[in-house]
Amino acid sequence: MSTVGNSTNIFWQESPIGKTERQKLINQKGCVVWITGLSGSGKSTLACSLSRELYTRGKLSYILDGDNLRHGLNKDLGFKAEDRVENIRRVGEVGKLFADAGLICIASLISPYRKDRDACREMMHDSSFVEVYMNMSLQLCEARDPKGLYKLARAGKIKGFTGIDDPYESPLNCEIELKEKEGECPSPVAMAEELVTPRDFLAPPCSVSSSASLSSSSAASLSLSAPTSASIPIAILTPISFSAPFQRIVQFAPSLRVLLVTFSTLIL
Ligand SMILES: Nc1ncnc2c1ncn2[C@@H]1O[C@H](COP(=O)(O)OS(=O)(=O)O)[C@@H](OP(=O)(O)O)[C@H]1O
Ligand SMILES: Nc1ncnc2c1ncn2[C@@H]1O[C@H](COP(=O)(O)OP(=O)(O)O)[C@@H](O)[C@H]1O
Repeated sequence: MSTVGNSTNIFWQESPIGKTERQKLINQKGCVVWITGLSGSGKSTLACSLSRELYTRGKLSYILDGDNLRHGLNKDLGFKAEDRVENIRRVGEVGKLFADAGLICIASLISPYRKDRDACREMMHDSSFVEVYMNMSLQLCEARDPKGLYKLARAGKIKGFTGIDDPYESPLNCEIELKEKEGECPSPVAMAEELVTPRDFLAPPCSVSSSASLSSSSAASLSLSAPTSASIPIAILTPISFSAPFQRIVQFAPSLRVLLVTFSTLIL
């Protein structure tokens, strides 16, 4: 019997079927892919591309999109700091349940505060948390402004808008960083094309060759780092757990492959 938060006299009910059995049943590993970044940085677009590509490979994923969740589960929350904290906490908990069910849960939220994202990582006891940072400049996001929110924020009609008059704390130790280069990043179509390369995605880690070089021609640059170190370009640092599949994709250079192969190490 225990007390958790405001819940007193509660018990943990064990389930007869565990995560391992569920994963075996659907032939994939449950995990949380957490996409963070400014409004307009491309979080939802990436989440959709990834989900579609996983689907074509018979992998079950589910997107938890910040905007969408605020239509239901989180409709009682606004954008004050404490509401954002609760927003992220709830989505972290839901993501944990999805991952426990064996799904690849793609969470796409601004999630501006580092501490909250780190708390979500902590919730996942088996390290199945992949933080993806959409490192796009405020300039780029503001130029896109697909919902006209930056314009309203600049005009003072929206208060506390992330990046304008509310902070965004970039990750220090994320697994994956997608970065614009000279104001550009790969188009959604290019993203999708990169994601459909079966040899990379399906290659078993053991069959991977070792030579690699990172193309500098790609419009975006991607960094991959171990959670315990600062983000360093992948050509320089290859964490052991990612190294084999990573080296294979780096041969083929375009950056989004790195993203998918990282996921493949988690789910295949
Ligand atoms: N003040 C303020 N700041 C930032 N964003 C705002 C704000 N008000 C409304 N919106 C819209 O809400 C979407 C972000 O919701 P999230 O749940 O992802 O935000 S957070 O993680 O709790 O910060 C965000 O969606 P995206 O553009 O997809 O990021 C906006 O459309
Ligand atoms: N890789 C990309 N290249 C060009 N435009 C993009 C790219 N990713 C997203 N966009 C566009 O930028 C805008 C914001 O993307 P979105 O995915 O909605 O961002 P977020 O979910 O972070 O707010 C949309 O109009 C989308 O079509």
